[in-house]
Amino acid sequence: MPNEQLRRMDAFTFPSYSIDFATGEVLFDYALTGPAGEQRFTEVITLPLPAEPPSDETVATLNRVLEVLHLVAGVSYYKAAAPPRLVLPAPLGAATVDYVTAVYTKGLAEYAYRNQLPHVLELRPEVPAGTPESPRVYDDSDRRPLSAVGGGKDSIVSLEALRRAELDPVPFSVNPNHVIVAVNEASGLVPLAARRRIDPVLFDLNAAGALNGHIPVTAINSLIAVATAVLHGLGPVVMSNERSASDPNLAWNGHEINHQWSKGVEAEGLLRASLAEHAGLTDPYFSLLRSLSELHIARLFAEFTRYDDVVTSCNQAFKLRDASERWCRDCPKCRFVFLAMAPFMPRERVTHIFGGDLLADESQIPGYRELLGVDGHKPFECVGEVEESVVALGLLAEQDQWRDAPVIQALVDAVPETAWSAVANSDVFTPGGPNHIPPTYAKALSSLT
Ligand SMILES: CC(=O)N[C@H]1[C@@H](OP(=O)(O)OP(=O)(O)OC[C@H]2O[C@@H](n3ccc(=O)[nH]c3=O)[C@H](O)[C@@H]2O)O[C@H](CO)[C@@H](O)[C@@H]1O[C@H](C)C(=O)N[C@@H](C)C(=O)N[C@@H](CCC(=O)O)C(=O)O
Ligand SMILES: Nc1ncnc2c1ncn2[C@@H]1O[C@H](COP(=O)(O)OP(=O)(O)OP(=O)(O)O)[C@@H](O)[C@H]1O
Repeated sequence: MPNEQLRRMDAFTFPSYSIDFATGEVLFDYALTGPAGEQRFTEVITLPLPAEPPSDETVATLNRVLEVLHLVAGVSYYKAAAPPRLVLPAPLGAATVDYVTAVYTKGLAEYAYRNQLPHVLELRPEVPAGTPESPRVYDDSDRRPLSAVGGGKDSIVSLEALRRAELDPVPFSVNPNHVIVAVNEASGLVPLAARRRIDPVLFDLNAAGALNGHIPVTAINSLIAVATAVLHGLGPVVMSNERSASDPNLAWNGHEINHQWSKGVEAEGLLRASLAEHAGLTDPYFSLLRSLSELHIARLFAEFTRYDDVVTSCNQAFKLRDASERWCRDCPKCRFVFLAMAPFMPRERVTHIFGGDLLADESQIPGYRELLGVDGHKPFECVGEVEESVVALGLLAEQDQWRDAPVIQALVDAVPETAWSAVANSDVFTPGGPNHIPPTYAKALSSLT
């Protein structure tokens, strides 16, 4: 479909969804509609099947979770045209309307900012009148947790905290790539995996110049994880989203723009409320690391050496096409994670993990200046706060192994006096901020910290 036609679409709709319990395949249908015609999409999500067929109650709860997932996974296709109308297929409760609204506005905020589409930030879904039937209440809080694994340091810390607390976690990933497979192997735990296939038509439209940009992928992965936990009779989904994920990158037109919005505590609270309201789930989802800074998590990660050959936090390794093997060593995330891990391990160890020494490479200096708040705004990536970077730099400048590294020397000179005094009493190693961690799990975390 030519781009001019896409630009004239005036509504995004959700025609149907279905699940096949023989294969675990869930089909989500979407449509962009307008005067010039219709563009349909089908996303396919394949859930891992349990050994025994699910009970009728489980199927009913699962369907409720899939109804929310159907709405949320639509963002990938909505963004190809950003029509003014978002037309939901069935009545919904207030908490679920709030969550869906936030996913399409705050979750797409970076996309709206980069494409200069302010109306996306004001989008309000059209919801058919009526009240959905109340769901059965389903309390799964005492079952084995499903622990989302993304292959990076954060989910490894959670997995190990749960294991030490004898909570017997089941690792879970969507479309595990070779990094995630290797991390799971290193853990020695038996994982579950779901598959997600974006409609290839979207890639054709992207190649032809359709609107494109960042989507709140953690919201989609989270709901696929909750659906898997329900289907397998497992307990809460444990995420590894850190404190700084809630902090915006910048403000635009009176709105906060946060690349990591769906990892933040607001998204977590809205999703929990929606799942309680629409699916009857009690305590189905939380982030174990919510109260910790990235720097604190990096310090905890340093205690575990069994993942050194496999851990990879670089997003380049997770692309659908042309992915890097492991760390690309030339992106904000690689720079930040290197800086965050370096104070807590021997130089040889961090160099081994990354396959190179980023603080010996002067071409990294401009990128580090951004992370330290000397130039530009916080990059649109999963990186910690400026404060965390300055604290890490200060720690490195005091260590014999790093003091003379060319990048450290240049950066210590570049950081203004005001920034050093601002971090003098930093709380980056003091857990804090709002969280939804249930008491049993809070204990698991405090035993680690
Ligand atoms: C790996 C990555 O960072 N991808 C982002 C990148 O996409 P790119 O085109 O370079 O490659 P692909 O990821 O292979 O995607 C190809 C196209 O597919 C579409 N798409 C992909 C996934 C999806 O769920 N829906 C989609 O529509 C999209 O059109 C792609 O062009 O740039 C894109 C545009 O800025 C980003 O949207 C891609 O981000 C992925 C969705 C992704 O998985 N990113 C995570 C690594 C990520 O950024 N995580 C954030 C958390 C953000 C959150 O709120 O969840 C983080 O770690 O901070
Ligand atoms: N493919 C995936 N399947 C399931 N969960 C995922 C996947 N990728 C990331 N996640 C989860 O989403 C959350 C955010 O991902 P993120 O990439 O920030 O974490 P990470 O990989 O554990 O650590 P790091 O920040 O070091 O990359 C984490 O809880 C992570 O476990």
